[in-house]
Amino acid sequence: MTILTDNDVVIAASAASADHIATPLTDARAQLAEAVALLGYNDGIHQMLATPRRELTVAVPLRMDSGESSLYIGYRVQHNFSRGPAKGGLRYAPNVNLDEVRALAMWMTWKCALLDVPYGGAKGGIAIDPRVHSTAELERVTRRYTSEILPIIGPERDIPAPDIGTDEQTMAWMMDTYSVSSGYTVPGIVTGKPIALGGSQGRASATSRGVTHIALAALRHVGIEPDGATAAVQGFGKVGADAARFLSEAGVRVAGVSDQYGAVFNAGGLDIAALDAHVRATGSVVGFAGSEPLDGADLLTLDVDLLVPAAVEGVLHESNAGAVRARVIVEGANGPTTPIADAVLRDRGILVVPDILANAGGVIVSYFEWVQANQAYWWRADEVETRLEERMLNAWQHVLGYAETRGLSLRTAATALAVERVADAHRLRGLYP
Ligand SMILES: NC(=O)C1=CN([C@@H]2O[C@H](COP(=O)(O)OP(=O)(O)OC[C@H]3O[C@@H](n4cnc5c(N)ncnc54)[C@H](OP(=O)(O)O)[C@@H]3O)[C@@H](O)[C@H]2O)C=CC1
Ligand SMILES: O=C(O)CCC(=O)C(=O)O
Repeated sequence: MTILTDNDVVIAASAASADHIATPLTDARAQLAEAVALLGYNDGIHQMLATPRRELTVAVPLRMDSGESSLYIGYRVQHNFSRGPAKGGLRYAPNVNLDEVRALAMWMTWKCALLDVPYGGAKGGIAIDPRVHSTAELERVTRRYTSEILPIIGPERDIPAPDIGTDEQTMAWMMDTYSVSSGYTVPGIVTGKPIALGGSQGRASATSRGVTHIALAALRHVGIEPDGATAAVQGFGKVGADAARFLSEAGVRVAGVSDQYGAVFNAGGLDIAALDAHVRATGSVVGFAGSEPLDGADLLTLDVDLLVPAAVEGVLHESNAGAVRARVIVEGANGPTTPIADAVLRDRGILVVPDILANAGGVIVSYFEWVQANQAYWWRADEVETRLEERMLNAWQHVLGYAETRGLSLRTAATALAVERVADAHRLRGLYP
């Protein structure tokens, strides 16, 4: 394989990318380049792994409640399906763009391979701010987007799930739109849907439970007893809020939490249930009575044992990595740490548990949901949670062992393990010699 000249440039550039031009895609490609070098793969394999198999950009017209119309751009990127159907979330945020979706799709491929769930990776998004639209507008935009990507999704092709700005209601609209076009109900088309429509027990909190299992194991690994340890959590959405809750139930003092509007701090530990009620009432963590205000950026450099970035990409970068004081970082978000920050944190002895391991609880229970929906046979919550914990902790041990034996960071170890599984699948299927 000697074509794809754009990718030659991309591969070369990724190795040398500086943080000031870093994007999620350059970050993802730099991580892949490091794994490929470690595994000794040639350029042909590298190019194949760096390149999405299929990408779709769609224009999504929306009739607003006011009667006016507007147009949004949506994407679905299927990075790889050598191990099974493509799988990954759907994001609604104003800054969604094709390169970001490409990166998120690539990370999904590695995540599914690392956790050995039988999927490839995909991601979708619409460049829209869900906070400024009514429920009716969000329903219309979701249904239209689903119709536009219909030719490339399906329970055996590509299975969406929630991500930033979307939720189980979004998945219910997607499932209905797909089912109407099929002429019968297809619960396996999405995961993260409401339990009443064939969703799984435990999916809504699965990513946060997984993050917590890994965080407790990582703290113990560096010699910190979780009961009484301190933490900061960036993002108080589907992942961050439950992660803060589970950590605090495990005895961790969650001293700081942030969202897009700001951060709150209480050295003795925030009352997460009360904070949750405050957010439901006001829409933000800001102004929570049991706390003092904090600048959102300062949350990342709080003097805590554990930092859980659970919001967006690239928040730990060249300019703030040197100021991070946490001993352990567990990535609830996808891509929160740039490669340069990763190197700085590693040199400073800060343990970073990478996204493709730390936040894999969501896709694990999505897989359980898909299996249950396809069999029309439902598991109890305790069965889901036990199987989730077992998979997360097995993967933690596996990555840790691989990293320690070879003197690698957890990210390089996790990416190499995942990339090897995907490359092996290609090889076995005969896609390259
Ligand atoms: N949902 C899932 O199952 C999974 C999600 N992830 C990843 O986890 C991350 C969060 O996703 P999810 O919780 O689902 O998304 P949500 O939309 O539910 O929540 C996102 C949260 O991040 C906050 N936020 C956004 N930008 C910033 C910022 N710059 N600083 C501080 N907070 C910010 C939002 O604030 P506000 O409330 O003010 O908008 C919100 O609290 C993403 O990276 C996602 O890809 C990974 C695996 C699975
Ligand atoms: O549950 C899923 O299928 C995917 C969740 C997701 O988007 C992610 O893990 O980043």
